[in-house]
Amino acid sequence: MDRPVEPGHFSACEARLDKHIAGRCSVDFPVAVVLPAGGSGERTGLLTPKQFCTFLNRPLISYTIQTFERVPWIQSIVVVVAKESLDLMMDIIHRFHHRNVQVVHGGSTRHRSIFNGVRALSEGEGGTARVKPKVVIIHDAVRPFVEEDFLLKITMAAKEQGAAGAIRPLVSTVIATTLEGYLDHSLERTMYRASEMPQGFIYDVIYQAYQRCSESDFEFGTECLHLALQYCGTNAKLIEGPPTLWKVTYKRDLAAAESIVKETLSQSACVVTGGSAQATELANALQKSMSTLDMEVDVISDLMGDDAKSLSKEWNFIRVSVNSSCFSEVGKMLSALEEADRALLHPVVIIWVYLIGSEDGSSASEPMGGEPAAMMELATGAKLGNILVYGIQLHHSKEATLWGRSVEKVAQMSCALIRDRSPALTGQLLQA
Ligand SMILES: Nc1ccn([C@@H]2O[C@H](COP(=O)(O)OP(=O)(O)OP(=O)(O)O)[C@@H](O)[C@H]2O)c(=O)n1
Ligand SMILES: O=P(O)(O)OC[C@@H](O)[C@@H](O)[C@@H](O)CO
Repeated sequence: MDRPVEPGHFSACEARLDKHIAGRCSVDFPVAVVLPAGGSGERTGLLTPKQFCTFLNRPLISYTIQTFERVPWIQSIVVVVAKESLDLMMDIIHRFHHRNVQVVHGGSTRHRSIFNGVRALSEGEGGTARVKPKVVIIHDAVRPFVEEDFLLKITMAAKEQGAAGAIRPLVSTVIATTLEGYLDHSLERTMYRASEMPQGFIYDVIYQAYQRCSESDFEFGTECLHLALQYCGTNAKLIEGPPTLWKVTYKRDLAAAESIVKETLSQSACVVTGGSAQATELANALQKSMSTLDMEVDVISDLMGDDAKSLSKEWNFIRVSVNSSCFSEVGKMLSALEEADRALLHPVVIIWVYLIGSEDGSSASEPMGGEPAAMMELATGAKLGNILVYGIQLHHSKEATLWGRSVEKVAQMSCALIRDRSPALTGQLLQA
């Protein structure tokens, strides 16, 4: 019996690899990616193949493509889709401004799809030869959460060893069953790992492996690393990856993916005060209260000058107005976000906090005459551009405890609106 892998064995190898990679300033060879997306997603029980199922107004595959587009040392991306999905895929590339993406049609099995993608990297239009990559990364299109540093580890290991693959500890014990459906034996879990993605290969290794493999491999196989070993004698380097490498397989996984993206978008907010002392005082109180709710808040007077950088890095904005129910400030923020195309890939949240009354007891004329209708109209238009506009109205109180409670209520409502990003409440003027 082979010796079990000692706990920490892989992390020790990885530490050496980390050190090895740390010494490399950049990837100085061509790298391409093949994203197999030609499946039907039967296990989700949905009619739409899971890679095209949307959350937060975007299909799952677009999140995965974006992940690879952000990696500067990846030159090209090949997406492999079923023939009947070619038009849909081209539309997604257009709508979400994906670039450097080639679409090829898939096959009846995952291996056949992957081979079509690998082949496309060395065969240009009409079968003419094209410059092939040194390393090709293969990554299921339904695994949207992969980080650049792990891709680098896999790529460097593939270049050194010929092949490399992500692995994860098993979460369930693997058992062998008898033909009659009884337990035959269980495997020693510490000796096995789950094979995940991404995987990396020297291009010629995986290309030759696919050229040499059998029809049975194409029909029933699920492991590219096995093909490299079996047909090219290339033994893959195995690298333990983070838990985020999981694959969307069942319907629940789509909900989990949406929740993860929402959490990523809801870490911080930018409060814009317009510069008035009272709006700034409220903003600072909100900042303090929202920090207790794990929301990092930045307070600025306007999205101008250096502060304009928030437009390109923040997903959540709060605009404070004092005794002024006009929307011009919100309208200006909306225009700036639309001009920056900020909401192309993710929904942006704007919360208009409307403070009525002031320290000296004065108050605006009876507020909100026709404004709710104007608010709804502005929010309806914004939603078409993937910007979610909400309103919260609060009355100033000179009684400190009451005022504190109002501010806390606005902080809680703002965090909830940001974290939920529900289109259903846009245009509403909520009362704190
Ligand atoms: N003929 C196929 C089958 C699968 N895949 C892709 O391989 C990846 C992983 O496969 P899997 O999770 O099994 O996807 P499906 O085959 O679509 O799922 P199911 O088995 O539930 O139908 C997915 O991105 C899937 O689109 C592919 O490109 N071509
Ligand atoms: O088996 P499925 O078709 O669900 O998904 C493909 C997986 O097997 C594959 O992504 C990893 O096991 C790595 O090869």
